[in-house]
Amino acid sequence: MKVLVTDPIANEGIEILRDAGIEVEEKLGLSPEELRQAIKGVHGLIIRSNTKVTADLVEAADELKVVGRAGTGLDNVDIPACNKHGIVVMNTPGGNTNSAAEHTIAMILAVSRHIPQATASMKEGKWEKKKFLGQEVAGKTLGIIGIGRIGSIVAQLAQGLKMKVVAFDPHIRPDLAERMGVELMDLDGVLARADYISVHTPLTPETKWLLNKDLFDKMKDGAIVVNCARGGIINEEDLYEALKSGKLKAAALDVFEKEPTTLENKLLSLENFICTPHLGASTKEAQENVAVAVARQIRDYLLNGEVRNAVNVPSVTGEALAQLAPYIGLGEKIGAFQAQILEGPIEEVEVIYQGDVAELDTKPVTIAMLKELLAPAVREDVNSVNAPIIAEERGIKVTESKSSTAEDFTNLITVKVKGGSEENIISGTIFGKKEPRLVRLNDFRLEAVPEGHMLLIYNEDRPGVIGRIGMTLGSAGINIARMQVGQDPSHKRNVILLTTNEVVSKEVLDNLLAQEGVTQARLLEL
Ligand SMILES: NC(=O)C1=CN([C@@H]2O[C@H](COP(=O)(O)OP(=O)(O)OC[C@H]3O[C@@H](n4cnc5c(N)ncnc54)[C@H](O)[C@@H]3O)[C@@H](O)[C@H]2O)C=CC1
Ligand SMILES: O=C(O)C(=O)COP(=O)(O)O
Repeated sequence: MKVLVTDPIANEGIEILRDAGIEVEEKLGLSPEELRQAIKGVHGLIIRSNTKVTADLVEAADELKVVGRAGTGLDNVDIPACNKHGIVVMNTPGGNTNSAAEHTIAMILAVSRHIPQATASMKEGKWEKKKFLGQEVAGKTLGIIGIGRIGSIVAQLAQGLKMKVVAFDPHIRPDLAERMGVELMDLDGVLARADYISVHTPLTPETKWLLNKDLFDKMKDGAIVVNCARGGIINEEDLYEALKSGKLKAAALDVFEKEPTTLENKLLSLENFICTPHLGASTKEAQENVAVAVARQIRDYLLNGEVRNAVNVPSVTGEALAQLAPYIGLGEKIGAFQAQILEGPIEEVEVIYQGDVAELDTKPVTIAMLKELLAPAVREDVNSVNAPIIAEERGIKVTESKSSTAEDFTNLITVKVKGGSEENIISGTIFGKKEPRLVRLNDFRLEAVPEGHMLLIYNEDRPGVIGRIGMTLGSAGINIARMQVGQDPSHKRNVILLTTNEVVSKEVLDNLLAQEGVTQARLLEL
């Protein structure tokens, strides 16, 4: 396994990967073309905010399984492109929360007391005590937009500074905000009340230029704006005008629409504007946290298939994976079986979990089943990342249901697949700790081991037919390893599920179909 690191991360992370026997290549500051070359043959990519994981880069990656962001924001990663190629995208939420929140408070205080300007003035040999009259934050109102991990720590710290905190976040439960002592209100309410406005949302199509001229106009005269979240949430052109006109007293930015930012950015010419070059997460502690977290996550995914903090697949920890593994295996077998017996396009899939298995988080089982079910029908590689997306794109309705009872079994997984006029129902169970068995195929009750080369035969239920099937296979030199026969007395027919040691050729299959009493024969590979 090989991991490429294209933005600087703490050594502790690199060591974790190397100790696990993973080859690590550190190549910083690559051009897009160099990156396209460097990504070849690489299984994991570790980035921060500088590397852009574009559709073009993903296209060039031939072996890439996982992108790990040593940090939080994933706006520099084309997640739909990763989905399409089955690449898991992970970040390390929480590792830099404190640092980003502390930096925000540092900016609020620095902008209130003109610390950067006063430092610059003293370094020019001046003593401008009168010029740098500041304002206290105590008693002022801080309006937070996006009160998630960072926003809520900022709120706590600000309350420690005796600020009143109000917030706008359409996705947060009001009782959570209330417990933080934060008054949740609509955006206009926050804009009208706040002396300081600090944004802490991710950059998404919804938050792009969220703060623009219209919103600055709604703020109190002399409000102060802070952005330690992401460049692009604030429209910089509009911010420049609002600062220049005096509508806003000041602004402090850690992040910019274009990074690195140069002196071409007009904001840098303003006296009432202070900034840092995207330093929110740049502390020893945060960098160690995120490097260690991303390295462990990538190691555990590449070596054991454990998924943590992924944004495009459900998380499965080592412990859960151990519990789920037999069911994932069974789900895959049922999916593959269904795929091979269904004729026509899949329209609807229903997965029913009963008994013990219903108590687990079964999403990974449904996804594993779906992956095998879709594999023969779609051209592109189907995997756990893109299977649900492909199903959705194709208009396949997938539903899951659970019940605590499981007929005569301790656990039962039933998959119903509808397509055209057909519906097939297959159930399976895990015997003991990990022995998978198929126990139902439509109306037939079986107990079949789902593995290897199999033959599914429907035949008339009368003497001699099974014998002729055995003879046909035997004379072709094919050994029957296992055989299950189910009866359907109302239709006077049997279903036979055979496992053979050798692959059954098309010729032998035609021979079987020519036998008197054999109505259907189909090859299955499980
Ligand atoms: N300057 C720096 O170095 C750092 C910057 N960040 C940035 O901070 C962002 C937030 O990080 P966390 O707090 O960890 O994320 P989080 O996901 O815990 O919180 C984000 C909050 O924003 C809210 N939100 C989303 N859309 C919104 C909208 N349109 N209006 C109002 N609220 C909205 C969400 O409901 C959520 O509560 C990251 O996405 C990243 O871009 C993160 C770490 C360091
Ligand atoms: O974690 C985040 O979202 C950050 O913005 C930190 O960015 P960085 O890793 O310092 O480039």
